[in-house]
Amino acid sequence: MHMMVAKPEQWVKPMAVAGANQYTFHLEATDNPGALIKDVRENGMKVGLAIKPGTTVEYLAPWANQIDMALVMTVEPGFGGQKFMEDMMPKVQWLRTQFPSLDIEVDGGVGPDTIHKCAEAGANMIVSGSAIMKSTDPRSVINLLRNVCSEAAQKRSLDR
Ligand SMILES: O=C(CO)[C@H](O)[C@H](O)COP(=O)(O)O
Repeated sequence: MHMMVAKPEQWVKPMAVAGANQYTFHLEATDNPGALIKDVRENGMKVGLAIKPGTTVEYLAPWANQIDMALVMTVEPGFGGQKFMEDMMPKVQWLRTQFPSLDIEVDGGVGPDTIHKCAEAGANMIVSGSAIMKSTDPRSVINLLRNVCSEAAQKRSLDR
């Protein structure tokens, strides 16, 4: 679950009870990320930590060894159909270099035209709304997104 909410602390238990297996919250939305990470784990869920475009990756870095997934927003949170922010890719690259086995997700404006940039930077989890929903062939868009990411990941592991 990507909790794009204020006060993410209050939804941990309800989400766990509802059956969520991962709880992603925004770093900007909490004063105590360490306590929230601990609470999510104690409630049996994986931890995702998201940053908005205006938040530098250095704020996320201290928590990166304690989380399962880092989410780099590639649009301002709010709604689908926005333009992909390519200038977020250095954040993804930096995280991939520093934390080779961390799951890194990108969300916002991701589709066939932008997936190569995301995959080459090191993203391995993709949120894609409009590009799939507005396509006449959603299945082939999903396959393309998936294949580009797996090929880039395979290349990275061979290069290591
Ligand atoms: O919720 C979002 C932003 O707040 C997402 O970016 C959105 O759901 C993904 O859609 P799209 O691929 O159209 O950007």
